[in-house]
Amino acid sequence: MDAPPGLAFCKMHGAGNDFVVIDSRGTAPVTTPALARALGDRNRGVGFDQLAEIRSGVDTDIELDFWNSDGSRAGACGNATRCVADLVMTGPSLTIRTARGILRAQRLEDGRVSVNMGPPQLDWDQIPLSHSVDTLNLPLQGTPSAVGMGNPHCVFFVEDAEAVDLPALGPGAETDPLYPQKTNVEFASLIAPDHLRMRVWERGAGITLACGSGACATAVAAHLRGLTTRKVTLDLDGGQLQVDWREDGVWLTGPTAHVFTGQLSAAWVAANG
Ligand SMILES: N[C@H](CCC[C@H](N)C(=O)O)C(=O)O
Repeated sequence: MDAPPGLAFCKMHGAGNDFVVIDSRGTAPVTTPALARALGDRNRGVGFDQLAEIRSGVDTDIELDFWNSDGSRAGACGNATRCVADLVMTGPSLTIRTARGILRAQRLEDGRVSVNMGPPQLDWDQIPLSHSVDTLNLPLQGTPSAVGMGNPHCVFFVEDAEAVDLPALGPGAETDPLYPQKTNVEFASLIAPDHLRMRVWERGAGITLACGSGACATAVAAHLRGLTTRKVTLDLDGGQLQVDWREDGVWLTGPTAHVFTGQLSAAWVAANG
C-alpha cells in the first residue's frame, strides 16, 4: 500500500543561514506557529534558522512568508529571499511580495543572487521603538544604532566582534523594552571603509551564521556613522555578504545553496501541525 502523502520541502542556506522552504503555490498555506517550532527543532524535526513558505503571487511572481525556529514570524529575511529567488527564478529577475512590501531579486553573471531589500527604516516608530529617541545613538549601554529593514535591528559597533560573547549579550538586547517587538542584534567591527566584520544574535532564532537583513542594517548604520562607504563587504561567521545602499534601496548579494529535498511524513505533520 502506498504511504499517505506527506509534505515536501527543501533545505537551503545562504552563507550558513539555513532554511526549510515549503512551496505552497497553488495549495493552501500549511505553516502554523506550532508546525514552525516543531520543524525548527534540530533533534525532533528538520532544523532551520528560518522557514520560508512560498505562495502564489497576485501582482508579483511569488509571495513569501518567514518564520523563526521558535515559531514567531519574521517580517523580512534577506538570505531566505535570495535562496528562494535562486530556487524559483526562471528569468533574470523576480518580484516577491513580503510583509515588508514588494522586493526585486536579480541573478548576477557569477550566479549569485541579489535582492533589493528596500529603503532602510530610520524613524523610531517605523523600526519600531517604544518611544522617540536618536535612532543612530540609542540610549543603551554601548550606544548601538537602530535600523529597520522590514524587521528591527540593534547594531553595536565594537572594537572586536570576534570577542563578543553572543549568548551573554544577545538575549538582553533582543528583549530590551525599547524594542516592543523585540529585535535582532548585530555586533560589528570595522576592518576597512568598505569592509566590516559582523556577528549576529537573531530574534527568535539565537546565534546564526549569517543574517542578510542584519548585514543591510549594519551597513546602513555604519555609513550613517561615517565609518564606511555605501558599498561594503561583511564577513559573517558563515561567509561573506555584500551590501550596496543605492538610491532605490539596500541591495544584498551573496551565495545560495540548495542542500536537499525531503518529504515530511503525513503522521509527523498531523502530530505537530
Ligand atoms: N536571517 C534573516 C533575518 C531573520 C530575522 C528574524 N530573526 C526576525 O525575527 O526578524 C535574514 O537573512 O535577513
